Amino acid sequence: MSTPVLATAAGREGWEAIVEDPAGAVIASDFDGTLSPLVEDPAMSRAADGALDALARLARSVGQVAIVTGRPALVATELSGVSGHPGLGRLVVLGHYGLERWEASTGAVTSDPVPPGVAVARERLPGLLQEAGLPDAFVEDKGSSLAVHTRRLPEPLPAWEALRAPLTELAESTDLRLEPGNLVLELRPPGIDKGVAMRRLVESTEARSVLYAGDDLGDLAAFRALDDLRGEGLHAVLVAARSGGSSELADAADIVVDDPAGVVTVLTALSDAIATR
Ligand SMILES: O=P(O)(O)OC[C@H]1O[C@H](O[C@H]2O[C@H](CO)[C@@H](O)[C@H](O)[C@H]2O)[C@H](O)[C@@H](O)[C@@H]1O
Repeated sequence: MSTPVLATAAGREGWEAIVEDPAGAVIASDFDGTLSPLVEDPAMSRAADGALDALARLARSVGQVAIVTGRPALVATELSGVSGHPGLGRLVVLGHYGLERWEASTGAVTSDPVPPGVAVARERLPGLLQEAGLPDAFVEDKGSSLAVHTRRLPEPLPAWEALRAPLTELAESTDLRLEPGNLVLELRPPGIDKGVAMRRLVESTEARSVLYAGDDLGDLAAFRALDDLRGEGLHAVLVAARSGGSSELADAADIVVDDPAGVVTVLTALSDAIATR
């Protein structure tokens, strides 16, 4: 498989660094919209065809493979099917934007503490949705965070826009953070995001290079952190899937693909390049 189009010199250097020194590389990907096609019901998300095999093939030679997601770690593990997948015995899943960590090698999850504001927000949310005239917005209660989805409402984008201000106020009054995403608004613990999660992962693995793939606003923090780390000598390749709808993410990427199938193509091309170096 041929090398994908790398739009930037930094991205080309990052790709070469991973190919030349795979043991020093971390390969990390978001789940929804990046490894799995977006669907109406969050419970129906599944890994795209070939995604797990592509990760498993990379896992044979790189230092670390990781999924970094807004989902609870165990939910992402279950929906993606990674647990027990051949070749993914050293995978880590960083859930809740890095609050949680699941290790395939042990099956154990560790988590930072969940702030009390989540329980307060949970109580106030139904009244807020009622007042906003959107009682049918779907609330995905993730335990450590709450995601309000508008995808299945009759007018998803206007509903998302109408809920943004009141949910921002709710987040502020409960000491939570509002995380806007693709037709979803999440109330989640502060102090952690995918940028912090990636910095921790780079430090703990002593990575010399990283490929990170994402599709949505929540992935911008990871892109920014990795771009900053380039200034400290890290090599990085930033991949954006356009189907997630974030033009900001695509503008910041070294490689832009259409959808999760395109991400699989990039991961496969990288393992081909490593195998033939
Ligand atoms: O960090 P991610 O792995 O991308 O997770 C972010 C949120 O993704 C999920 O919502 C998105 O995917 C759904 C299923 O395809 C879709 O219905 C929804 O509109 C998208 O926003 C998930 O439900 C959230 O909990 C995640 O935080």
